[in-house]
Amino acid sequence: MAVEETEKKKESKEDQEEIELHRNDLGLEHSSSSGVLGITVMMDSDADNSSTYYSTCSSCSPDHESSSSSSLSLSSPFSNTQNKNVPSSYHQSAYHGGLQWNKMIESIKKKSIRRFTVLPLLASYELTRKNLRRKQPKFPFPPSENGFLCERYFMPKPSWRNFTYEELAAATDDFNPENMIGKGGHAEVYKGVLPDGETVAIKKLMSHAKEEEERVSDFLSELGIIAHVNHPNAARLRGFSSDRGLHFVLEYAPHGSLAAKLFGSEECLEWKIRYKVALGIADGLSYLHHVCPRRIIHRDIKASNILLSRDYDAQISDFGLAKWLPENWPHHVVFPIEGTFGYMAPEYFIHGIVDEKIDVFAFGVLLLEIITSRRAVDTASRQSIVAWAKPFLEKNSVEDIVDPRLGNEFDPTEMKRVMLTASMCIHHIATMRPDMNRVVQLLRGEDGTGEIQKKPGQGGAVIVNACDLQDHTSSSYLNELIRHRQLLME
Ligand SMILES: Nc1ncnc2c1ncn2[C@@H]1O[C@H](COP(=O)(O)OP(=O)(O)OP(=O)(O)O)[C@@H](O)[C@H]1O
Repeated sequence: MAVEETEKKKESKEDQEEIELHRNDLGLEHSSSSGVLGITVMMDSDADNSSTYYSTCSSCSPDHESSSSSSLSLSSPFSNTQNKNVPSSYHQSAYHGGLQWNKMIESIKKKSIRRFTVLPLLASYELTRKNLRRKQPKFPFPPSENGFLCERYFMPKPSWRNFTYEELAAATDDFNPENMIGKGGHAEVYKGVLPDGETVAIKKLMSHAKEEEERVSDFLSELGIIAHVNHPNAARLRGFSSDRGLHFVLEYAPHGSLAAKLFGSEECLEWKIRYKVALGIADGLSYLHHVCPRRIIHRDIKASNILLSRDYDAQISDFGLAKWLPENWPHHVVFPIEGTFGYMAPEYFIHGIVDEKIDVFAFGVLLLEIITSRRAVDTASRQSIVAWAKPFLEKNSVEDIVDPRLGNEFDPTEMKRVMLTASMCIHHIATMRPDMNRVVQLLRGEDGTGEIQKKPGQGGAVIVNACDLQDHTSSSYLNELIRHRQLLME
């Protein structure tokens, strides 16, 4: 009996440990500490991660359990002891902020229970603390001052700032409408300049968009994900603020969104840039799917969520719908289905199935937009680009599909690679779509098996080894698409 009780206590201690682990994974600390979720606030000088990327998640940091500054296990930004470096205006607003933060904490606590239904709580041995310890590599070197070696990659210390409302208002001239550079369904985005001269984009979540609790939870969830992402083809976070509203402070993308360049500009985006952007997005997605220790499914890959840096490097942004997927889960089923019509894979909009292949499908749609400068869904005809492009892809008819403004100003080999990759990515059967590693190879022409082959005696026509294009037309996919569109319009 005594043994049984000891065993039970041991089990419940282990369960508790696992719950704690999940809380940590979600960026939650024990509620008895002064802050449930906070971010280690460092001044910019604390870390220089400008030349490093490919960070991985906190769970693979060798010091995961002991070092708060190395990971997302976090202390309260409202704790004075923690943040000696923060400006005085920060402390002035700490009282209000503290109240707000408490509300946020209450909300996230509730949400954390809901979130746990997304992760296989207590069910996944893969995710147990013990197992993680076992999986952690032994490092020959001690962690460096500015970060940690993590498996293959270097993980920089996080360098986000927790901004006060006053700082954001000063940067944006009181959120002057003239500084508004974008508006989505959930947020307004303002251009701002920080006191050190850095230009940033401040994303202000709109209060009317959702119930407060849901907004706060979404904000924390997005923060948790974006904080783990560190790649040249993903938007970079500079900081956040929960003072009088919820804000993300992001690196500014001077060329705006890909959508604006493709659809909103008189100027024709040259092919060289289009191809570079396509490769960049593929690299970024391949990182999210295959390099991050937790697979990240973005769920909202679309032209307006691709930002363009000064050098036209693509940056995947808006992780508002992104989801972690545990290693041993083939997929995850969600409800409600959120995303953007025209980019949603059939298995997602019909069954709510989420895995990497829904991003692959959306990427295929995006490639079609890059080739054609047509929108995923044509507003006038309400026709989907997938349905429109399929016959041309089957005939491999470049001249019918390519943006007429490009004329002959494109590299035909690159164009055919992009067309082939697009046709494979939009396959209606998820398993027939390539994964993002393969997509990268296909786009770069490094993959022999899927390479374009000329049929003898067929001039420019091509056959595709890895994908049966018949499926595109004969499938019920188009019917489903039409049915889905009708449902949306009802
Ligand atoms: N870092 C940035 N630099 C420059 N412009 C940006 C930046 N972030 C966002 N934008 C602009 O603001 C627009 C809206 O941003 P975002 O997509 O993040 O908002 P949202 O409300 O989450 O959108 P959605 O309706 O897709 O949910 C983008 O399409 C882009 O034009």
